[in-house]
Amino acid sequence: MNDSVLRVSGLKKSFRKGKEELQVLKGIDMEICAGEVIGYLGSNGAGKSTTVKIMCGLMEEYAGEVNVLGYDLRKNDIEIKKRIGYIPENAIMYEHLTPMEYLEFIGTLYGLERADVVKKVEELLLLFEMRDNANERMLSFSKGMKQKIHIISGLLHNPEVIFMDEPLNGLDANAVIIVKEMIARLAKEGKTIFYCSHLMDVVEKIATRVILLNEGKIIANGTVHELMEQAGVGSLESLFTSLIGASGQVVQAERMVDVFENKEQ
Ligand SMILES: Nc1ncnc2c1ncn2[C@@H]1O[C@H](COP(=O)(O)OP(=O)(O)OP(=O)(O)O)[C@@H](O)[C@H]1O
Repeated sequence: MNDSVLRVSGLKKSFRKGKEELQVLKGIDMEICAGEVIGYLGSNGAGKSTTVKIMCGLMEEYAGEVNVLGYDLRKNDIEIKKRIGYIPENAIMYEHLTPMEYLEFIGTLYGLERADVVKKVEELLLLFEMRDNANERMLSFSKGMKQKIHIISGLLHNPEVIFMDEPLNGLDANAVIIVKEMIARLAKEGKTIFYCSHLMDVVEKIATRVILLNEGKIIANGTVHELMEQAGVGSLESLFTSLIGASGQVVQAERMVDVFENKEQ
């Protein structure tokens, strides 16, 4: 077994909702080793992004223990932040800047040499077919163009552990293939990848292990093959719906169309 890179035990998190407490994570335990590509799956609102934000040191109030690269997150978050990368689902970026200005700024935060950053960014933008946009303000960029900048920004400092929250959001078919291949190559190089998504087919292809979260608890943890065999199903999608107890999606979809069309039940 490789070295443990991420260890989470008894992780709990709740948010205040008016007078009530909304308990989002109800005691998460997991251990992840170097070179693993974890597909972290769950329905909308299951708590995936919350887990990742905590592990990246972006949410400070939580119960339980989080250890990243051998460091206790509560005591050494700066050391951890230097060595991890985070590609968020929705992030605010300084859109008045150009990609080059923005990425130079990110590089400076990580203590990288300016000349190295410029060289790296020029090449990465070229590979992402955005060379001509390098010095345009990002205000006018499409969702996919911004996502490409987020991806470069999260990986610029060559992190050892990479957290990705729906990284393919908004990307076109060509960019999706590039990013999926990139993930496979990064894992081969020994990077650890924690990938949150609803897209089962992508997870099925890239993940070495799947962790399924439902209502703040882990309900499955294993390779795609192991989990499908245990549940006696042929796809990750069927596994997901059977484990979270969802069914009748076709009926739901038909009823929704009826409602849009003002048809009575
Ligand atoms: N800052 C916050 N304040 C209050 N509630 C929050 C906050 N962040 C998340 N939540 C709530 O926590 C729950 C889990 O949210 P989270 O974003 O972690 O889910 P998710 O699994 O990533 O969902 P999705 O797949 O839709 O992105 C949701 O009910 C959400 O409304």
